[in-house]
Amino acid sequence: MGHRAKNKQPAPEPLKENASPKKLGKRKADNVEEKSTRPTKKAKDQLQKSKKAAKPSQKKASGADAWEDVDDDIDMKAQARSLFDDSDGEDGAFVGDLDEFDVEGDEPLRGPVQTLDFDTDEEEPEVLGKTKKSKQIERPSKIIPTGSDSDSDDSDSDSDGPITMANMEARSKALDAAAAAEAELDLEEMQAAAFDEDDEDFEMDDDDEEVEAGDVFHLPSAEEREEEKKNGGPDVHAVQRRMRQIVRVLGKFSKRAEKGRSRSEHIEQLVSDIASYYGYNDFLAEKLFQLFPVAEAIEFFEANEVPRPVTIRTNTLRTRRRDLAQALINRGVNLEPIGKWTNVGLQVFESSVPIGATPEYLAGHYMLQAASSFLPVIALAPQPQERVLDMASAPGGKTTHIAALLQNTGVVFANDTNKARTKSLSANVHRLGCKNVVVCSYDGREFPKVMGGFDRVLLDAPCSGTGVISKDTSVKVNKSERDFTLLAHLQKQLILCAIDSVSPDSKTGGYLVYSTCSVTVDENEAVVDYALRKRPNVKLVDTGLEFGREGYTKYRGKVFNPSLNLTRRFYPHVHNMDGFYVAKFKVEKRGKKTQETSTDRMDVEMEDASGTNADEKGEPIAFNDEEDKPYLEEAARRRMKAKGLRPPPRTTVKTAA
Ligand SMILES: C[S@@+](CC[C@H](N)C(=O)[O-])C[C@H]1O[C@@H](n2cnc3c(N)ncnc32)[C@H](O)[C@@H]1O
Repeated sequence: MGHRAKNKQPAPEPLKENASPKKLGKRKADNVEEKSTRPTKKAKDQLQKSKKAAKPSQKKASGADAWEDVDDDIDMKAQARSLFDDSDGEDGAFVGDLDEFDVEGDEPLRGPVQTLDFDTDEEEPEVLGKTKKSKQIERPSKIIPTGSDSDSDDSDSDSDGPITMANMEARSKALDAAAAAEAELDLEEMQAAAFDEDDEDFEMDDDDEEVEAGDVFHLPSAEEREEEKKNGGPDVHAVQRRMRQIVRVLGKFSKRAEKGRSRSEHIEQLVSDIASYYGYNDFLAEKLFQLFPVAEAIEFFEANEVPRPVTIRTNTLRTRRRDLAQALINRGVNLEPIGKWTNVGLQVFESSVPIGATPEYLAGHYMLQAASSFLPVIALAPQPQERVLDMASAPGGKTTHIAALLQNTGVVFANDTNKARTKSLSANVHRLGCKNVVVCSYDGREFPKVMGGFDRVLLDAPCSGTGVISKDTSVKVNKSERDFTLLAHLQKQLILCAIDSVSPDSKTGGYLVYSTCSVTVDENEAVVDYALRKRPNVKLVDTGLEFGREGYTKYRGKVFNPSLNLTRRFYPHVHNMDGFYVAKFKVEKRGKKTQETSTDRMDVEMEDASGTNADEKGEPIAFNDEEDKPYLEEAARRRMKAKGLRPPPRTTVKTAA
């Protein structure tokens, strides 16, 4: 475990009244004797922006989406019976205005994709080094509470008193202010810790003065690193300092680097320090590091140390958002709408009751669900009366959202290969009152043989979970190159089956949404690009999500279909959401020509779970070109191993995509 990770506090407790979430920066300060210095000027600029960043405490989940799981042992009927005993009763005589919760369309969505709205006024934050962090930095409004309304009357913000509609706004603002102040402190510490010396460092970008010989950062040689290792590795301060110094050197390499040392040597040291500081295995640290410019990579790793906001999705089959908000406020829950981009989401700041066990929760009025999980369903935009397949659906956060958008009409086939997980899926389906859901348990690769002709398909694919590291830190150490290879292979198989399950004749739909809670290119753009190449009858279309970064069209020497820019990436450090990826396809009829083209390439079997061939519409689905060889070989080796045979040595080099 890395230095940074070692200092991490234990899993946050369930939300408690007035429980102020302890900040990582403070943990670091508490645990480590650090020189406290003022942040750099650019860091200060970021502090201004960070006033918008609140970090409510969050119940720790054991897995990427485990917080959507329910306790299967709960006696739902008994719970439901006692449900309204004290909720929504007369004592809920609210004075105040719930208009904020009563956005137009609080009813189940109909019609076209929702229009997303976000703060366009938001300045682009700058990287800690020289250049702008991103051309596409943007945050959905309100997912991060703003401190901008500080002109309000805070007199009602006494956090000891009961929350009423009258004082809710003031208290919410007071909390925002407190959170913003804490976030400011936190960011200050974070910046100070990681980049804690020389305010001038990041101000020197345009300064052409030669660096004094004595100031040149000395990159340890291989021998020195060996020696360092023998002595148990450098301490946390030294690692922090070195990371900061390397980021600075890389910002202006020709001026600042030690003579005779290469850029790649510096990067190698930085990645190694990141791995030890944040507690990643070297392979994953490098893989994630490569996704971003140097300074932004540090922000990504830092964001993974901080829990994301607790958010819930109103179940419009059972209630309206304003009514839910009212009921929860009555119970001492401090919340506000997530933002204009969703009319069903609420962000929970504080609660005097466990948010996963309120009567409203048990009655299915809401789902505890990460904000990022709303996105693929918004992109899918299911329409009433449609037939929808949710190919990998447990524990059902997205299934139940789809069911609600269908207004309990049509049908959702909620499939998951893992039978055990379908228990919590079924429990959620029942709890949320979804009457149009059929739960089934097939390997997704058996579709469309099992059933096809869907108006829309969601493939929320099994993935590495590199977008949800703040929830499941085990990802930091338990993912190897082999895992990524195998996952990408499975995702490629699943996406073709998902495409083939969509009816191109659908009058209202004909869409597939592919999503993952991972940020790696192998699991996202490479899979989507593969699908475009294998299925000439599909094309990418706009997701309808108006925030999120564009997907890569080129990455480390790989060139993808230019339409990959229509796909969307979401990041913890940019959007204060779990890392996520969303792509939307339109499936069209196969022309004679395209049929030939695709069948030409499909003369080899595709394994399904049982090792038999998938054969849809008489066409064998296959992987037979060069890029599939390693996968096929890997699969053959696995089969042999499963039979107790020793596989021959590999003949192909493993690739990650
Ligand atoms: C990211 S989770 C899905 C989360 C779910 N969509 C939700 O919103 O609650 C991926 C799911 O894929 C399932 N899975 C893994 N391999 C599969 C396969 N071959 N076919 C179908 N489902 C699979 C896993 O059991 C897991 O539940």
